[in-house]
This record gives sequence, structure tokens and C-alpha cells, in this order.
Amino acid sequence: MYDIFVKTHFAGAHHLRDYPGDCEKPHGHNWKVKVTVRAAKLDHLGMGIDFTILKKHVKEVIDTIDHCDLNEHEAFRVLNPSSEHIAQYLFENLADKLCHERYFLYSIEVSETDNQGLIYFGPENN
Ligand SMILES: Nc1nc2c(c(=O)[nH]1)N=C([C@H](O)[C@H](O)COP(=O)(O)OP(=O)(O)OP(=O)(O)O)CN2
Ligand SMILES: [Zn+2]
Repeated sequence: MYDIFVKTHFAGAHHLRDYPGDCEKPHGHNWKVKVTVRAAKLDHLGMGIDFTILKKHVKEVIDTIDHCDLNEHEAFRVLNPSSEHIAQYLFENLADKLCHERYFLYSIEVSETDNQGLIYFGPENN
């Protein structure tokens, strides 16, 4: 089993609706993102998934939220743009692109800083 990952980041503004504190006010983060694909086998090159292909898919989805006011993004008009919901959005938009007989999307890690973040493994019945 191979867990193959790429790391990236994006910048954005957000505010957490109904949050009992300062995070209800508009502010920004440079979120860090780690995308992990799990492969059971390798191809003839010895790769589970080529980093180049993985980075291309990740960039396509990250670009949809980079330098945005996340509260204005259609995905977060109702849903609060917490790091958890951002991870969920990324997972939902990457899962099909990263579904292959040799590998599948395993997890998305989203961190606001080096010291706080979360890892999303997809819906419970996945
Ligand atoms: N589980 C989550 N908790 C919090 C989230 C989140 O997405 N998931 N987000 C926030 C806010 O975005 C906030 O920006 C971060 O809060 P906080 O750590 O309190 O920010 P500070 O920079 O003020 O923290 P200090 O470490 O005290 O400087 C909140 N929680
Ligand atoms: Zn925040």
C-alpha cells in the first residue's frame, strides 16, 4: 500500500457566521493543503500516481477557491467556510478525478497554521 501525497496552499478571506468570537469578523488565512491518494499497486514506471498528474488535478480545484472571499463562493453561501468544510469541498471535487483502478483519493488535510488543522477521510460510508 502506498500513500502518495502532494502539498499546496491557497489564500482566502472568510468569516464564520454565528461564531461566538473574533472569527465572525472578516479575516484571512494562507491555508495549507495536503492531498493523499492511496494506491495498492504501481504502474510500469514504479508509480502509484505520477506527482505531475496529482498536482494538475489538485491545482484545478484549488484554483476555484484561491484568492476568494469564501463566503461569496457558491459552495459556502450557506455552509460556513470552516477548514472542515473546505476539506470536504476539496474532497468532493477531487474524488472523481482521483478514482482509478490502481488508486483512490484517501484524505485531505487542511491547516490554518502549522499548529491547527484537520484531516478529512471522506464521508463515513465511503
Ligand atoms: N475546528 C475549527 N475551529 C476553528 C476554525 C475552523 O475552521 N475549524 N476556524 C477558526 C477561525 O478561522 C480563526 O481564524 C482561527 O481561530 P483562532 O485559532 O482562534 O485564531 P487566532 O489567530 O486568534 O488564535 P491565536 O492562536 O489565539 O492567535 C476558529 N476555530
Ligand atoms: Zn479564520
